[in-house]
Amino acid sequence: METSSLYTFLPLAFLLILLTLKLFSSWFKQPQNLPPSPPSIPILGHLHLLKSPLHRTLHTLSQSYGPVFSLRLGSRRVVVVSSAVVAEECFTKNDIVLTNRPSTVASRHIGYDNTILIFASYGEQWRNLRRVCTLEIFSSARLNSFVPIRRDEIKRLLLNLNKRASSSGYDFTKVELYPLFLEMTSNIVVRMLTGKRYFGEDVTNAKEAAVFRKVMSEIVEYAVSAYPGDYLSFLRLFFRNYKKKVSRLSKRSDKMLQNFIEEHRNTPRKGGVGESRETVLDHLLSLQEKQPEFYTDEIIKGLIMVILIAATDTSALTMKRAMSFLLSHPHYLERATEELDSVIGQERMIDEMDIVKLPFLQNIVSETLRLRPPAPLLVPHMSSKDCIIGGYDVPCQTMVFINVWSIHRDPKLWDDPEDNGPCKLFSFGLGRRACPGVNMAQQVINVALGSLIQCFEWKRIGDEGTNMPKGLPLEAMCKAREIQHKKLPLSPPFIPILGHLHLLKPPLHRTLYSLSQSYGPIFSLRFGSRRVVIVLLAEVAEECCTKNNIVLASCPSTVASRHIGYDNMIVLFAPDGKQWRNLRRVELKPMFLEMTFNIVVRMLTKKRYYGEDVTGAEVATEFREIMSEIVDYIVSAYSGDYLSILRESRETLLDHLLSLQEKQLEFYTDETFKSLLLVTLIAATNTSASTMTRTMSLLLSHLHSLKRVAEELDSVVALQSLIQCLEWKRINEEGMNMPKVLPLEAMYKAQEITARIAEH
Ligand code: HEM
Repeated sequence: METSSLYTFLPLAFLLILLTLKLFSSWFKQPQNLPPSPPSIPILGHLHLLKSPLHRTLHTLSQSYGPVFSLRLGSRRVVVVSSAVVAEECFTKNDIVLTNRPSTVASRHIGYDNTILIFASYGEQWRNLRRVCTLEIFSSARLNSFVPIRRDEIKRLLLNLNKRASSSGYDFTKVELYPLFLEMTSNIVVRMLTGKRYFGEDVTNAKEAAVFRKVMSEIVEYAVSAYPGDYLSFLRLFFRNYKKKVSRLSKRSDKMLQNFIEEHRNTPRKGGVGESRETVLDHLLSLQEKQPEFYTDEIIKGLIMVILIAATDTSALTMKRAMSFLLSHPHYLERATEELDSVIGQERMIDEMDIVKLPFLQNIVSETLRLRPPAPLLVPHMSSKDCIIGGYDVPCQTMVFINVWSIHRDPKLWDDPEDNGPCKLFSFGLGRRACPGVNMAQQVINVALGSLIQCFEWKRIGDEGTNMPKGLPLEAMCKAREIQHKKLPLSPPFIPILGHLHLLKPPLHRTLYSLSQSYGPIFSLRFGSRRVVIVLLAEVAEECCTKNNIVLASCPSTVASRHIGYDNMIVLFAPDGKQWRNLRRVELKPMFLEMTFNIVVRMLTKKRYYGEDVTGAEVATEFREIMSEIVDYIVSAYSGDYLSILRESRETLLDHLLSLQEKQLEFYTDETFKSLLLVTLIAATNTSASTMTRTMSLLLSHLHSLKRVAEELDSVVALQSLIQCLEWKRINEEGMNMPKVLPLEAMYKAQEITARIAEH
């Protein structure tokens, strides 16, 4: 062998030995307990098996290979999880290990080299971004500050639909819904971030808006679509244009985002340095002034970009699918309309605060997110070291797909996987990487969907099959709903603002009785802003306490009830609900039967505060004063409860009520006990005492009845009552009845029987 050929051969032989050793060592290091896998072909692995939609293909494979199986997509190893239990394990035991994201050509170019929240791997950068998102963008205070934007965009959607309906003579009109939904969700997000409207009519700047829309739609497309070069690097040779295109796109989007920053930076601000400003971008720029080393322009652009990518399509798609579901199930649409009509009515629009009171509407949204989640495989996770998933070894750098679509249809979790169920939903992900925009998404979707149902009648185009075809654009027929005028009870003529307040003269029950002579036994009044219905028919009163018992169980809230009644938490004022039912359970029912203040006060406090022999003269006097004032306020109507404009002028009344409340705190420290005591005193003492006064007045005016009661008592019961022990007559003899408002004075003389009481 020549020396020159020896020099060529030796290094090659050495390289060959090294490669063989590396291959062997990696072969020996392969974990033996990998998840099951379908047969693969060289180089491609299982790429040839993947058909669209991917979640369905993976679901079919899970039927043969189990709830945890693995695939090779070119050079990348993937584990697919289709079981709720194993998915939970991923987000609890393995949460940190699986917090990374796989890197792709698109994520590197669009996502500032994977430094933006949605693409960043687990580490300090991601943790800081997540903290900024939670505290500075998605905190309830910040989200609440954007309520007007959400309301305005939903209103614009409704007006847009109404305009279309009006152009066809207010009959059913054909509309394509998804573009309208996307316009609404995109405008909400862009206005919240930058204050601009870029979609639909009335855009901020038509040219700028067109550029923005084009760039954003391309970014979303690149962010969600798969590029073969990410799985087989040699394929990049055949898809060279892809990298160039995505690189140019990233430059355009960076320029656009930088323009936003410059524009906001150069706009004179209302507040001084560091003061809170209106949009998310303004807020981030104010943080930049305080912490320029963290809040760089790149970080700010990345945060804006992430929200633009994550927030718009997901919500619009959910709305489209919810409407498609309702159009295919008209009986659900009917039930949702009934719920909205009964809870909110047609006189005002649904608002975010109403969502909790609309369980059926919420169920429709949950069911849509369950059966058709917008991210059916979540956003791919990636293992940062070797771990165990569902009992199988999963090596470091494995991509993990959670097949939410498959989990949400597991017949072991839902009796009927195509129907409603109470199990946990994975649509927003779980654990550290779960969607931080979940609250905002739920608010927008529920209110927008509720508004569409509240304001329009809907029907599908044609009636083929029970479900709308999945991939086609969602077209529907809609028509503005007519306001159903309710059959209200008759009402006297009223004057603006006051309503019927000017008609009310004391005693109220007599005034109402006189009005009933003209307007019937059920009539309605307006006390300023409040509607009142008056019932004078026994059977209707009974209907109120039986058929309508629950509906009418709440008491109206008044300024006095809120202040004296611990913000309406005491049993007398609490609205029907858990609090009221709990209080009612411990209601001091026997006490209501007692006839005097002393009986009640002694039962509750062991103290006597009325009459002679009081427990402590000074305290007793104070107590009596407080109670009499409180009862006065409770039973007297306060005009501020009916006309809020009058509330200001009664400022001193509120102060006075509050000072009374403070005084009362000296007596009892435990809040619940205080509230129960208060309600007992109010309800038991005055009502009982005034009933007794009225009964005695009646008996004194009808002496024959008094005599009959005395006879009955003598014959039936032991000696305990006023009538049995004393002989009674009225002071004067004019007229049949005692004047109503005078104090009840009477003449009495002890019968001889009094002597026997002493013995008794
Ligand atoms: C129906 C609407 C939505 C759905 C179904 C949804 C779902 C998801 C899912 C599945 C993820 C990935 C979770 C994971 O990796 O395990 C995610 C991430 C994210 N979502 Fe949402 N989302 C919605 C709306 C929103 C909205 C309105 C915003 C913002 C306003 C938002 C912001 C984000 C962000 C920033 C991330 C990335 C979090 C991270 O990687 O750390 N999403 N979302």
